[in-house]
Amino acid sequence: MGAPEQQVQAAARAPLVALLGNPNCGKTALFNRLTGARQKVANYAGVTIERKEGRFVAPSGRPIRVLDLPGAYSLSAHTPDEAITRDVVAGIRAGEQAPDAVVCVVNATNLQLNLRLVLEIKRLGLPMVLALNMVDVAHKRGIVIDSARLSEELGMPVVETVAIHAGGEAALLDALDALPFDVPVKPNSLSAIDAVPVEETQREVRRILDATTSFANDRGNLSEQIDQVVLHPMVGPVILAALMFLVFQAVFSWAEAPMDLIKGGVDALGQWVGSGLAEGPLRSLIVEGIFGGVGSVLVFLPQILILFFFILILEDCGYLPRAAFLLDRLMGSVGLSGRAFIPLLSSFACAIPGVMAARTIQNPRDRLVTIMIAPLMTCSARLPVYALIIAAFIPQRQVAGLVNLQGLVLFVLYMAGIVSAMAVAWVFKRSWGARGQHPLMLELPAYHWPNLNNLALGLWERARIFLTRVGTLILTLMVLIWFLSSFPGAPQGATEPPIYYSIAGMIGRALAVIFEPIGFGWQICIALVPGMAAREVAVGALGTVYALSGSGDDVARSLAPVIAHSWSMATALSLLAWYVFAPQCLSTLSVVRRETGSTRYPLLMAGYMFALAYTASFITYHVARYALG
Ligand SMILES: Nc1nc2c(ncn2[C@@H]2O[C@H](COP(=O)(O)OP(=O)(O)OP(=O)(O)O)[C@@H](O)[C@H]2O)c(=O)[nH]1
Ligand SMILES: [Mg+2]
Repeated sequence: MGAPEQQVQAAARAPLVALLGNPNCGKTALFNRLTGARQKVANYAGVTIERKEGRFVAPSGRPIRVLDLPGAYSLSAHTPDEAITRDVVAGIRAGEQAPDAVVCVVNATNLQLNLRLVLEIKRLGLPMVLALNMVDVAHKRGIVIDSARLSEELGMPVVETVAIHAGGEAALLDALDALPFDVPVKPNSLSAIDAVPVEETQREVRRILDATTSFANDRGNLSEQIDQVVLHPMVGPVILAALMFLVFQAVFSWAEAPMDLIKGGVDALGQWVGSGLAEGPLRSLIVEGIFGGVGSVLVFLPQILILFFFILILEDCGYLPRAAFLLDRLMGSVGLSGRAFIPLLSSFACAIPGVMAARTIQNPRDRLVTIMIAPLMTCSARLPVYALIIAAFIPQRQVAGLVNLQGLVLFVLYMAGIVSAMAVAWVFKRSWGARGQHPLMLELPAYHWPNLNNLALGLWERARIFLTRVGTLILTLMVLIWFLSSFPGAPQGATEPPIYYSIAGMIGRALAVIFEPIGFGWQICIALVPGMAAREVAVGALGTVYALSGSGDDVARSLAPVIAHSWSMATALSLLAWYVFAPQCLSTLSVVRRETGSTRYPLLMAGYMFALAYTASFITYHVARYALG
């Protein structure tokens, strides 16, 4: 047998260990530490919503497979993500073997809440290890846990871990090595868990706590003191609004220098490559198609990273659930639960993780409404489109001495998405039959300083996603667009630029019949079609279209002045309105189909969003024309 085959066989035999615990206790941080993976870690409940498998080699040399699972408060699964966890541990998920052992991860500063799940899982009868995670925080707060006694009480090994420090998993590795994996065990059925009444479990938790933990010097909880201000009914919302506002200001004010740098680099490279090529189709493909198109998307990297810099910090320090708490009443007024906040916030990155994060919502109807409005949140693919039009039409100046006007317009666009999402939620709730409000049950994690490593990894991850998209999907589409825009060439005696007679030109002119009433000429229509595959492509497509429409090389350099020159303000505003609402993203629709298990909802979504987009653009265009003369 060859070595690789041996490895495959050994891997198949490797025991499977599941990481289980309450939300936000550090399971994923521990998983990353054990396996070297880079799964998302953040300071709020419900970050992990799918099972993830990894592997590592224990100190004894034995390979072990490990599963990271969504957090759960109890195995009686109230939400779709908790159900995944329950089914995986009980071995009843299709195509999945039951784990050979369980590592119960608990937050050492909150055993009172965490131990209930530990006692429940114990009834499954699987070999277990308890990982007392976050002991660093517990020590700081003066919480003393007698782990030997705890181990005795629970009847399982107890180890201390600090998942965010290198080496913080050492004790767990040793404990896993000592587990008797050779003895096969069959887990008890889930009914074993419900055999004991909840009250009895709670009493047992109390008893164990009294016997094992004490507070040496409780210095008062700093998080609670911060919350007195942050969650204050008057001050809280002001802080939230100020934070959001700051973010959009920064997106424009900080990005200028790095954007100029990238733009300069792309231009110089394009010129250098172009000067080495003879005039002809190849040169046109490279200069207009690739540098003009892909380059115009690439310059938005700094703005995307600045936006994520803030989102990642807010996620990691523990502010997000507070914002959900502050907005619960507002969201309740349109029939959404505060739980919808985090899925909706995730949609600012991309609607797809947002739609998936709706799994953490218990009520099926609330979950569906949240999914339906998630694509109205401004995803990062819209940012280049917004930024391009804003840069072209909105002057770069200060309002009232300190507010950047371009940042202000961007803020308004984001708000337009949010406000209309709330309105749509209200309509859906009404028409699907409004039900009583569910109280918001949300754990407020302790604040901590954002972890710089996490932040750097998160930013790198975002940059990687963006660059991969630019290098693959967007590049391919740009080449395709260039091709469709260049052939067939102009006929004899043509009066328009050649692109007008090309295949793309014909498609654009046909579509213009529909879009003329909202102010879009054929050039914009050409850009809308590939924009369905990836919104940012619209920017690149405009780059190519105008580069090919122009007479000289100068247009390929900079898109913003060209559109500022060719479009009216009314057209620009109308296109912005279109991008706030239009369902310009096929992958979102397909994920909605998967998550709802029905084609009805993606169709409904596409339908209502198109209708909204057309109406909004129509009104914007005509009002702007009237108002601006
Ligand atoms: N101080 C400290 N922080 C930790 C430790 N382990 C995790 N954290 C932090 O706790 C937060 C939650 O960590 P995650 O790994 O995302 O928690 P999780 O259990 O996977 O959460 P869900 O996926 O939402 O169930 C993050 O902000 C981590 O940086 C630890 O041992 N000490
Ligand atoms: Mg997790």
